[in-house]
Amino acid sequence: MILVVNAGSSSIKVALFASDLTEVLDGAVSGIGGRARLKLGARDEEADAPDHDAALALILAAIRDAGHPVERFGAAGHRVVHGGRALTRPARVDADVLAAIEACIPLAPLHNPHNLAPIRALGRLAPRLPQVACFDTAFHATNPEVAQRYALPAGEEAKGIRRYGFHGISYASLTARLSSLLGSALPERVLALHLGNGASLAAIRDGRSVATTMGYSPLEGLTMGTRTGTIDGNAVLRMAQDHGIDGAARILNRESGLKGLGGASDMRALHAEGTEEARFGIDHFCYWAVRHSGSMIAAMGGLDCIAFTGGIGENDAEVRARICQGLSFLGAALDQDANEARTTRLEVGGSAVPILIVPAEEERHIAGEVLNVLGQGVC
Ligand SMILES: Nc1ncnc2c1ncn2[C@@H]1O[C@H](COP(=O)(O)OP(=O)(O)O)[C@@H](O)[C@H]1O
Ligand SMILES: CC(=O)OP(=O)(O)O
Ligand SMILES: [Mg+2]
Repeated sequence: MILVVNAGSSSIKVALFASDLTEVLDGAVSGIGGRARLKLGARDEEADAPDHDAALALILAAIRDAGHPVERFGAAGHRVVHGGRALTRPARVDADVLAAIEACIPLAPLHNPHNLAPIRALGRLAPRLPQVACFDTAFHATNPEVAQRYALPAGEEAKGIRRYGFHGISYASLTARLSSLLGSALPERVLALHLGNGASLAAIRDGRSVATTMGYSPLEGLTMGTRTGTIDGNAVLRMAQDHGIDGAARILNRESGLKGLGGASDMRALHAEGTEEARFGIDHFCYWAVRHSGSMIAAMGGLDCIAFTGGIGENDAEVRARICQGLSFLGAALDQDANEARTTRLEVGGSAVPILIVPAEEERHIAGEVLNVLGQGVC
C-alpha cells in the first residue's frame, strides 16, 4: 500500500491507496492550532493538535490503530509545497532531495517545514520505505518567462527571486479529471480556483498552466486565511522597519487575510460570526478573487470553463455565487439550486461556460506519481 501525506498550512491530510489506486482509508487532522479535529475512516473526534508536530503524531498513531502499521507500507508519497527552480518533477527522496527541500524553507515558511517533518518521521520509523516528493510548484513551470519573472535586475532573478506558483498538484489533478467530469474534450481555457486556507487561481490553456496568482511564495495573489495576498513591496519595507523582518513576516503570513480583517482565518467561522468585520473579510476575499480572475482570463485570451476546488471552493455556496456574479459580464451564469446542492455542474442552461466543482484529489494524484517514479511493483 501507498501512504500519502498532504500537509497544508492548517491541516494534515492522509490517505492509503492500493497499487490500483483504490483508496483504502483516508483522514485528516484539520484546524491545527485552533479547534482541531481528527478524522480517519469512521473515527471523528476533537483533537489536541496545537501544532503540526502534534497533529502528525496523532494521525500516524491513528493509522496504526486502524490496523496499518508503517512497516507494511510499500511506499510513501508527500506533497511538498516549494520545489524551487530545481525540483520540477516528482522525485524519490534521498539526501540531495531533502537538502533541496530544506533550502526552499525560506520561500514557503508556512509549508515546507511541515512537509519535511513527515518525510523525516517516516524515515526514522521505517528507514527502508521508499518515499517520493511531489511539488506544488511543478505544474506552473510551463508559465511563460514574462509570467515567471518579476521586473527585477538580473542579479536578483539569478538568486531565485521569481514567480513559481503553488497548488500545482491540485491543478494537475483537476486538469486530468476535467474532461471526464464534463463528458467532453478538455476546454481550451480553464479558470481554476483553488480556494482553501491558502487560495490561488490558475489559467490553464490546453491543459498547461500559463498564469497563476501566487508568486515567489504562497503569499501573493488572493486574500487568504491568514495571508495578505498581493501587497505593495514598499508597504512590506515599511512593516519591516516598524516590526523587524520576523515581525513583518509574521504579520504578512499569519495574522492577515481573513484573520486580520474578520477576526478568524476559517471561512465557516466568519459566516457563523456574522459581524461587520467578518462580512468585510468575506467581501474582500470575493472581490479580489474576481479581480484576479480577470487577470487570469486575460492571460489565456478568454474563458471556456470555470472550476472550483479546495475547502471553500467545494463547500461555500455563497462565495461561489459571489465570484460567479462578478464574472457574469462574461456570460457565466450559476444555477442557484445546483450551487446550493453542490452538484458537479453548477451552470444554468444558457451560461456561456460550464461551471464545476472538482473536489481536490491531491492525495490520489500523489499516489499515481509515486507509482510513476517507483514502478508498479512497489506495493
Ligand atoms: N462547509 C464549508 N463552508 C465554508 N467553508 C468551508 C466549509 N468546509 C471547509 N471550509 C473552509 O475551507 C478552508 C480550508 O480549506 P482546505 O482546502 O481544507 O485547507 P488547506 O489549505 O489547509 O488544505 C477553511 O477556510 C474552511 O472554513
Ligand atoms: C500553497 C498553499 O497555500 O497551500 P495551502 O492551501 O495548503 O495552505
Ligand atoms: Mg490545501
